[in-house]
Formats: sequence, structure tokens, C-alpha cells
Amino acid sequence: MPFEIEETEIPEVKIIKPKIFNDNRGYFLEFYKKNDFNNFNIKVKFPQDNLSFSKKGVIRGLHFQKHPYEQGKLVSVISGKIFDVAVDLRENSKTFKKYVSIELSNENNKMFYIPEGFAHGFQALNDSYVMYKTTKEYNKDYDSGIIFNDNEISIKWPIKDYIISEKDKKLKTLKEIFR
Ligand SMILES: Cc1cn([C@H]2C[C@H](O)[C@@H](COP(=O)(O)OP(=O)(O)O[C@H]3O[C@H](C)C(=O)[C@H](O)[C@H]3O)O2)c(=O)[nH]c1=O
Repeated sequence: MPFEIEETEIPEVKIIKPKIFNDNRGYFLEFYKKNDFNNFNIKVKFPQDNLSFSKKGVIRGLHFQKHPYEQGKLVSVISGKIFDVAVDLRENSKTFKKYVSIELSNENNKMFYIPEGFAHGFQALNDSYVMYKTTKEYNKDYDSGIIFNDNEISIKWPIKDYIISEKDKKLKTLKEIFR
């Protein structure tokens, strides 16, 4: 089985460790294999792959797509290191408004599986290339998000001297979204 799975404090959010096949040339790993993920009860399709490059200190997020275009994500770091965050936005969940975070890097080759119903964001701990698969296609009309420093979630972003987009500066708080 070329993947190992680790639980997090939010049961549906998983850490996935692909098997690394090292040899004298370098290494090989599988990012995703339908049957193996089905064995982990992750039975989703990924119609879109994304790649973003972020300079050290950049925070992207906290983003989500509104119903019916919610996106699950399988996040990996091709090069660099990020502090990756998933926030539970499922109002009927015991962990509503709670978050889990993980360091993903091309050293640990870990992946983060974030199901639909969560907001996603990350901070680049050095210049980083992040590749992630999504369970639905991007729909700009349903693109939404929560301000990164919402004190109801209170994420401890590692780098204080952050860079964020003008768009992300204007994102609402959880309270404003879930009145
Ligand atoms: C997400 C996305 C964006 N775009 C276009 C829209 C903008 O013209 C440009 C940059 O978009 P944005 O500033 O929303 O990119 P990020 O800040 O990296 O957004 C992502 O950041 C967090 C971490 C996520 O998990 C989401 O996938 C996504 O919200 O790419 C597309 O054409 N397709 C897409 O799927």
C-alpha cells in the first residue's frame, strides 16, 4: 500500500504520506491513486489541479467556495515549506470553527486532505510551490473566504511579517458570514 494515513483532531481531515521509492537517481512517489484512496474511504474525484507559487511570508486564504461548489482539496508542496490550515465551516459539526494545521514540505512529502465544508489557507515558510487537487472546478462567482486573522478562529500564523492580497485584506469574519 503506497500511502499511509494519519488522523488529525478533526476526523475528516487527514494527513497522507505517500511511499517514497528512493534509488540512485532520486525518488518516485504517487500523489494520488483512486483505489488506494477508496480504501481510506476518500471516495472523491479531482476534476482540477492547481499550482501556486508563494514568496516567504505570503498568506493565501482562508478561502472556500459556497454551496453547491464546495471544494475538497488534496494539498502537497513540490518545493519549499508551508504552514497549511483547514478550518471547519460545517455548522452542524462538533468541531465547527475549529482548525487543524500542519507543516507540509518537499522534505516531509506529506499531503493534507481537506474535505468539502472547510476553509483552506496557508502561509509560505519559505518560497514555495504548492500543488493541490480540488473536488470541484473553480467558480469565481462562488469564491468566498474568511479574514486570515479572525480572532474567533485565532490561527497562530508563524511569520509575523506576512504578505496578503488586496482581496484577502477585505475578507469578512466568521461572525459576519455565519450571522
Ligand atoms: C483559485 C483559482 C484562481 N484563479 C484565478 C483568479 C485570479 O485571477 C487568480 C488568483 O486567484 P486567487 O487570488 O483567488 O488565488 P489564491 O489566493 O491562491 O486562492 C486560492 O487560495 C487557497 C489557498 C485555496 O485553497 C483556493 O484554491 C484558492 O482560493 O487566479 C483561477 O483561474 N482558478 C482557480 O482555481
